[in-house]
Amino acid sequence: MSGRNCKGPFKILVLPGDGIGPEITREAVKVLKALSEKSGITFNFQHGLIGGAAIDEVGVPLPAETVELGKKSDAILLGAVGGPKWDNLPPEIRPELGGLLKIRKVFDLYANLRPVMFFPELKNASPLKPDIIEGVDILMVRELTGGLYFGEKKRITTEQGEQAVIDTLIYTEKEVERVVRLGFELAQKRGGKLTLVDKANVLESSRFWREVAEEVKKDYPEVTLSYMYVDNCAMQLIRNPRQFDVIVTENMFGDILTDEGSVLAGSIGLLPSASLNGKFGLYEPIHGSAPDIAGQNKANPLATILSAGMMLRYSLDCPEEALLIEKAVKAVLQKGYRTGDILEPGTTLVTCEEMGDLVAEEILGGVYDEGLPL
Ligand SMILES: NC(=O)C1=CN([C@@H]2O[C@H](COP(=O)(O)OP(=O)(O)OC[C@H]3O[C@@H](n4cnc5c(N)ncnc54)[C@H](O)[C@@H]3O)[C@@H](O)[C@H]2O)C=CC1
Ligand SMILES: CC(C)CC(=O)C(=O)O
Ligand SMILES: [Mg+2]
Repeated sequence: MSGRNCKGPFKILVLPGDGIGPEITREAVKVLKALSEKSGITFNFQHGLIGGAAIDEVGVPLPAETVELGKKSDAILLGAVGGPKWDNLPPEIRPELGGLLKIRKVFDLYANLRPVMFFPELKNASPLKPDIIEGVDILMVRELTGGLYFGEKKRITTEQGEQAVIDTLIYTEKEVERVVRLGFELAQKRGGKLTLVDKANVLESSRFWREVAEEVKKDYPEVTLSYMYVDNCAMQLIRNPRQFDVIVTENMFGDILTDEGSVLAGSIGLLPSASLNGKFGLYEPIHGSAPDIAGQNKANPLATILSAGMMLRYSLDCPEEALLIEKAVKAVLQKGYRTGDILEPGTTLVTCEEMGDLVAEEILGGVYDEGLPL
């Protein structure tokens, strides 16, 4: 059943983090264990600390030990970080900046792939009309280690004695080139359309992205490159999303547009991501730690389970096993099981844990053996 290199043992570093993080990563690990039982791939899971959980345990949001474990791993699976408990700490030692952004920087995970897909089983779960979301298949490529989130931040006093703040948006040519090139590579393998989303009517950084894109484009004559301002894109995404194939954009725009994109799928609890530097990757749902539902066993674990699928595809050379996870998720949805965020009349409410059990059972049950190219 396995691909050529897909045997293992694969070393997976699991970083549950905060809020719903431990609940959703538990279910993704459960699904990977079922896959191991089914297919014979072996995983060696190690757990590490990040975010508020790391602050509470050892005083820092990204312990050196976590980084060392990551360096010895084939891939990292992460839940989410942050929460009100840590919001008043100085920014650099908060879970988000000192934990999540730091691990992205340490491993130079510059390309964040966020697929935004239509789930036919959930076509009525989205507040958008089915005829708008049907067939949506967008790959958002978000630059992940530059831009506003990483530039210098400071507070100053103006000459008039007024308090002022500075966040710096800086991108080097290399940072732009590598992620734009990946956007072209992916567009070439998909529908051949790349949209660079920016704010080039006002931002110098966006004008620079366009200059770089025009150069890279010369290597991909078969890809159609177009440009769109981010404000228009935010509108087009929910008005006419099928026009998009691959979108490449800078860090903050990609962060915001992908949360919006989750409405096309039906819930933010559904969208996975891969943060890549070559083959090495960190895999996490696009959502946060959802403190409002943490500890209640009601989070949707499917985004994290599908992130484990992306890990199989992008870091572990196991595309068929990735497909098996995706088919199992689809089967569970077809049978009408739903967590609260995607519940509709006539469907069955399940807990986070039950959703993980159902996907694992589906994999073990082998219902999809015939339909899969295994
Ligand atoms: N990658 C990460 O670790 C991220 C961390 N954060 C952090 O998470 C904390 C909460 O941030 P919010 O802005 O509230 O964003 P959030 O994504 O955690 O939650 C937004 C809304 O979506 C719901 N939601 C999120 N994931 C869900 C799931 N799997 N199933 C069902 N419902 C789900 C939440 O209940 C909430 O109503 C903050 O501390 C923030 O900084 C936010 C985004 C990403
Ligand atoms: C800490 C934030 C930048 C995380 C986030 O919102 C994201 O990566 O989607
Ligand atoms: Mg976000």
